Amino acid sequence: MSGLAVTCRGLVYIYRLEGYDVVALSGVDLDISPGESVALLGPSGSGKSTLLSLLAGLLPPSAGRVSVGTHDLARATAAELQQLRATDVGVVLQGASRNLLPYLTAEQNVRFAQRGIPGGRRRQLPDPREVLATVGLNGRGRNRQRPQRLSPGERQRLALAVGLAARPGLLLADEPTSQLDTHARDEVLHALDAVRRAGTTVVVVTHDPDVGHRMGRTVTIRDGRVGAEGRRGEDYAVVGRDGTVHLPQEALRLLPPGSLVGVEPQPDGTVLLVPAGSGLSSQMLEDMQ
Ligand SMILES: Nc1ncnc2c1ncn2[C@@H]1O[C@H](COP(=O)(O)OP(=O)(O)OP(=O)(O)O)[C@@H](O)[C@H]1O
Repeated sequence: MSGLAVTCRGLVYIYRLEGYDVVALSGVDLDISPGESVALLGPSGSGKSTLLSLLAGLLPPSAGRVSVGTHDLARATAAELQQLRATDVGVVLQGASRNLLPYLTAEQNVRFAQRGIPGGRRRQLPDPREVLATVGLNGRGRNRQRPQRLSPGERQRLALAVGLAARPGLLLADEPTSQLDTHARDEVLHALDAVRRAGTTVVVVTHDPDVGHRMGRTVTIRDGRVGAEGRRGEDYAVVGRDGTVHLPQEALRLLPPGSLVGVEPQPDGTVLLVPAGSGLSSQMLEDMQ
C-alpha cells in the first residue's frame, strides 16, 4: 500500500508508577507526510521510544491526538489497533531477535507475520521471498535459514522483512542499526532506502547521527517534545507551543541557562538574541554594517 501520513498534536504520555508519575512526552507536535523517511534522535530518556510506541498504538496517549492515515489511534479499540499493526503499520522492536521466531526459517517468519491479515487483503500480499528480496535477503539459500544461522546484520534485515510482511504504509523501527558493524549497518540502511523508494513512510529511532542524515529528515526529541529538526542538511530549532526554543549546543555555550537576552525581531524576518550586558543592540549592529 502507499505511504501513510502521521500527525501528532499536543501528544502527552505519562508513565504512572506507584507513588509518582514520569512525564515521558510533554506535548509533541509532528507532521510526517506519506512516503517520508524520518529519524527520531535525542538524548537517552528524551522520549523517542515512547513516541514510537504511541505511533504503533502500543501505548494510549495520556492527552493529545495521534493519527496514522485516517486512523485516530486515541479513539481506536484494542482490536482495531491490533488489526492496524497486522496490516497498515509494521513495527520492528529494538533487538532483532525479539521480532523473530527462532524455530522458523527466514521465509516462514515472514509468512507467519502474514497470518493475521484479513481474507480480501491476503490475496494481494507479496510472496515472502519478494519481501526478503526488498531487504537484500534473497539468494544463497538465506530464505531457508533460521535466524541464529544468519549474521547480526542479516537478522536485523529479517526483522525489517517481518515488519514489512503485510506491505504496510508505515514502518516503525526502534534502533535498527544498534550493535552492528559499519558494513552491516550500511546494509540495513540500504534496505531502509529500498523501503522508502517503494513509497512506505519510515520512522526510525536512532542514536546514530549518520543514520539520521541518511533518512532525509531528522526530528530531535528533547525533554519530551520536538526540540529541533534537520531537513536537507540544514538544522532548525523548533518553537514549542509555549513559545520556548531549545537552543543548539553551540548557542548554549554562548547563552548558558539563566542568561538574560534581549529578543529583537528584525525587519528582514530574522530575530536577534542579544545577551544582556553585551552592549549590542540592533541599532548598533545596523550601524556596523
Ligand atoms: N516502562 C516505563 N515505566 C516508567 N518510566 C518509563 C518507562 N519507560 C520509559 N520511562 C521513562 O520515560 C522517559 C522517556 O523514556 P524513553 O525510553 O521513551 O526515552 P528514549 O529517548 O527512547 O531513551 P533511550 O534512548 O535511552 O532508549 C524516561 O524518563 C524513562 O525513564
